Formats: sequence, structure tokens, C-alpha cells
Amino acid sequence: MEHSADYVELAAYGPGNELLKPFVKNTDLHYLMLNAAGVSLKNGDMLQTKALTYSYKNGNSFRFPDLSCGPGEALLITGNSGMGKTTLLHLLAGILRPVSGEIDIDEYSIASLSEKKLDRFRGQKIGLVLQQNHFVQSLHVLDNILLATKLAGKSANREKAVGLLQRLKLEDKIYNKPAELSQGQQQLVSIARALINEQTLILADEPTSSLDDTHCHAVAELLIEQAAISHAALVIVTHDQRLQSIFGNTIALR
Ligand SMILES: Nc1ncnc2c1ncn2[C@@H]1O[C@H](COP(=O)(O)OP(=O)(O)OP(=O)(O)O)[C@@H](O)[C@H]1O
Repeated sequence: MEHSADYVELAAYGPGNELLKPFVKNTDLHYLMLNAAGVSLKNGDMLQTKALTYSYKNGNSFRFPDLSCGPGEALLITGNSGMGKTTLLHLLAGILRPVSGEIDIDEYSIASLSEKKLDRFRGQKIGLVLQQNHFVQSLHVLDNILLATKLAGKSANREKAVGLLQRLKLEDKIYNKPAELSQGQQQLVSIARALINEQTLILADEPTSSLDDTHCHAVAELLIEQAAISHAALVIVTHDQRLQSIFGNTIALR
């Protein structure tokens, strides 16, 4: 049988241990891999949480409101300092494990995944902007962004990386090392890095905290646009009032 380049041939074994060589659409392959990794498929939004709770060892405990965010939608989570915004974002990213409750991302339930499967899932599905920027200091800005594509098992898209940096007005910093950038510029690089793989969930923790008004608006515009293009759900946690005036869909932690 003839198959186009959109298909790949898999080596799989049938019930009698016979070698099967099914042809599978490329686009279905990652679902198969996740199924093989034991991730269950469910119906629902791109992101959905239910009855999520978390406790730090020192007794700080949280019960978070249920969240849902569809493809191409944006959700802003606000709240005063210490209300648990970063904690919630780390739960959504699988960096922290909930004490109870459910987190479904792109129809997969992540709460029960092993560390290894979760790492792979995060690499494939989540673009992450954390409060602390983690860069490889020996690599220049462009290579730090392209490293994210490599780690996600995707082919390097230099043109897109440069385009994102241009949109964030960083074109003259492409070949600088991270330590040569200001805090705000580093924040912009981490935003470009989170967007390069066009993942299905973009999570951003205070992405505009070090930015002036011009860059703040450029970042908000870019995040919304890229979420729409990639059909990604965008979740931002912040106490930046400027973002609250841009995003309509807001949940406040109290
Ligand atoms: N590792 C930890 N161990 C114990 N308590 C923690 C830990 N990390 C955070 N907390 C506590 O949990 C609460 C929520 O912290 P979190 O960082 O999620 O809040 P936040 O809303 O993001 O705050 P901010 O706006 O200041 O960044 C705070 O009271 C904090 O002291």
C-alpha cells in the first residue's frame, strides 16, 4: 500500500507476538505515544481542573477554584501576594503535585503520571514562563530558544525564533549571552522560548513584572496572538494591573 509522507510505519506486536507494521498518521503519533505511556484520554477543554488542593510541608494549604480554558482562549489568574498564584501555576505545569483534585490538559489527566512521563508531557505540550529565568549561560539568546525546540524533539525553526525576538524588540540581543541582558530583556527571552514550540498550553507566571508599558502591551499582544494561532490555552498568573485591563476572562484567588 502507498502512503504519503504524512504517515509513518510503526513496529508493533500483535496478541500472538507477531510483528505488525501499522501505518499511522504523523499527527496521531504523539497521542499513540502518550497512550502507550499510560496517559488516559478524556473529553474536555484544553485545560480543566477540578477540586485542586495543595499543602506545603509547613502547613500552608490551598484549595483552588475550578478552572477551564479552551483552545485559543486566555485566562488571567489574579490575587494578592501569597494567595497561591505561583503554587497554582506550578501545579498546572506538573512541577508540584496536587494533594487531591484533577488536572486535565488537552484531554490527558496529568495528576497520576510518573515524573518521567510528566517531563515528556511537559516538553511536548506546555510552553512555560517561570518567575525565575533558567537559561544555559554559555549559549547566546537564539541558541537558548532553539534548545527548547531540540528538547521537545522538534526541528529547529531559526526563522520563527528570530521573528519572535524581533516582535519583542530584541533583535539586537540575539547573539548576546543571557547574563548580558537586563531582567526585563531576560523575561522577554523566556517568553519567546515558551512560544517557539507552539504548544497546546502556555503558562506564564508574572510575565510582565519587569517590563515597561510598551513591552507589557507587546507581550500581551504576542501571547494572545500566538495562543490563537496555535489553538493553545493561555493561562497567566499576575498582579500586574495593566494585564487586568487587557484580559477579560479573569479569576481572582482569595
Ligand atoms: N516551598 C514553600 N514552602 C512553604 N510555603 C511556601 C513555599 N512556597 C510558597 N509558600 C507559601 O505559600 C503561599 C503562596 O505562595 P505563592 O508563591 O504561590 O504566592 P503568590 O500568590 O504567587 O505570591 P506573589 O504574588 O508574591 O508571587 C505563601 O504564603 C508562601 O509563603
